[in-house]
Amino acid sequence: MNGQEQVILSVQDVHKHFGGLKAVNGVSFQVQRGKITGLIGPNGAGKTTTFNIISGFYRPDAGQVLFNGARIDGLPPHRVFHHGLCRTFQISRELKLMTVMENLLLVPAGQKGENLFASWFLPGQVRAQERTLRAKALEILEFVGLAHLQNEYAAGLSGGQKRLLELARTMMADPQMVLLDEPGAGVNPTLMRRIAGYIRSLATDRGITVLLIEHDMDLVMNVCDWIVVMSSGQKLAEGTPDQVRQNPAVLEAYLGGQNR
Ligand SMILES: Nc1ncnc2c1ncn2[C@@H]1O[C@H](COP(=O)(O)OP(=O)(O)OP(=O)(O)O)[C@@H](O)[C@H]1O
Repeated sequence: MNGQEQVILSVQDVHKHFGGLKAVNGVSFQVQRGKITGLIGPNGAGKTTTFNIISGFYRPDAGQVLFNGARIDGLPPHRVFHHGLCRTFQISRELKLMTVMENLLLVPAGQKGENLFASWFLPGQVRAQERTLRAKALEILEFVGLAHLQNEYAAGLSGGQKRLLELARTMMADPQMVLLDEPGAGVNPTLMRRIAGYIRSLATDRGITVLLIEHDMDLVMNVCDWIVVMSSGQKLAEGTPDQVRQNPAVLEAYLGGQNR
């Protein structure tokens, strides 16, 4: 592979303003295929806005986003999803009323069971597809350690288990790349270590590229191959965890943010 083939996502001089506020102000970075990249920075740095642009929830005012070399900026979220780029979502009120297994079975689009024609004329095929989906869901639940909770309602899960369910739902879509929004939020230290392991395994065992926003520096420094630091809507620095840790400008941005 040459250098360009290793780049799966390229964010190029992206801008997003809200009124007079430059939330993202000319940000560029690349994500390498199969690697774990962290997007960090103090509160209000523009990380979530950048995620929303990549995943199609916002159209950038200027700049481009390329996924596997194709423009995806301005595409609606479902089109970005079909390119193989998925983001985690908090489990909604409706999904909390369903079991863990049902949460996963809902993910794939266009199931034959939802098609009246197919369920009348091809019932065997529908049942076979359901079996395949259930087997896939169970394999994923085993991967994230939630298989024993498959028949529990999602509402009854702990904060950390909900994070794992969000990850599992994303995996049902067979993504090439996942955007994880604070996978460590509200998670106790033991579960945090497990989540770090799953994220690493996504990349190393399943070849899924990961871009994550995270405030927990231990998690970021432990799992990321590369870190992009944002501050006040701009890219402040990028590098390996060691390079970022030793960068005085990064420390200053965090301390400055705390003093505001
Ligand atoms: N929809 C919006 N309308 C107006 N301002 C917004 C909107 N979304 C974000 N902002 C502002 O843009 C700036 C960047 O916000 P953003 O949520 O992208 O930062 P962040 O780095 O994700 O912060 P945090 O770590 O606190 O989640 C902030 O000043 C925020 O108040």
